[in-house]
Amino acid sequence: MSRVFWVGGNWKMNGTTAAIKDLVASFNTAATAPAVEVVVGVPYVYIPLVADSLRKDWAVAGENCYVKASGAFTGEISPEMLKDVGAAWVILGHSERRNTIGESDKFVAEKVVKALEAGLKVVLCVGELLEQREAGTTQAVVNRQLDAVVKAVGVADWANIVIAYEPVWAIGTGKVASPEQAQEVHAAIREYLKGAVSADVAANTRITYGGSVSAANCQELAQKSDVDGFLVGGASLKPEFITIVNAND
Ligand SMILES: O=C(CO)COP(=O)(O)O
Repeated sequence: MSRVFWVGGNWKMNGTTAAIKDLVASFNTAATAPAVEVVVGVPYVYIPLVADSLRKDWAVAGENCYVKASGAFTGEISPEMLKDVGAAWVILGHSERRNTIGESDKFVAEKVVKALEAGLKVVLCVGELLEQREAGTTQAVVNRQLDAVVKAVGVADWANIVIAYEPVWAIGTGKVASPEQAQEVHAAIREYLKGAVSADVAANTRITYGGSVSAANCQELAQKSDVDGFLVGGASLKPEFITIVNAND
């Protein structure tokens, strides 16, 4: 088992050309641990700028994509286009896409298939709402979200997928999951993968945590055996992101 620690930033719908240039410049000169894979999720329109200027040991992700390569789909962006402008990854199934935009498990799964076919790597986000946690259905919800992808992707290609467990109640709220809460769900996701895909995929898939990750809480979370990294929102727009990138050092 060798799961390289993985840290993603998700800038969401934030940034200006000037602010992004400053942020990238600060990331480019920062010292980072050798054994960490770093990916930065960037709004579509800034991907070329970031892909051109970001340090080459980090990669760029789109924050969404559509399920077709091209055609009459006004306002959509294809996985092929993301690749063309320098993204190597795409974030799919983020709770803001599922819950604010209304994307279904099936649609997310279709996106995962198309993105992988186009040669992108995928950050697959899953996670429960507060009322689902309180109702004791966290694992059922997460398994249902994963089921759709397993059904669509099958057993191949899991080397190109990183899972991000992001409890919706922890996103942007300052209410981080405790290391024990994160570990419990991550271990259950690994167990799920063992049964639904294979023991190999379960052992090798990175399962990262997202939801109010900060410089203050990242080290404790990183110590848990099934926490293989982070997907970071707000703190990924600040120099603090570097502390999180180095959380496992
Ligand atoms: O949604 C997230 C990352 O995808 C988490 O956002 P915050 O880190 O701002 O809570």
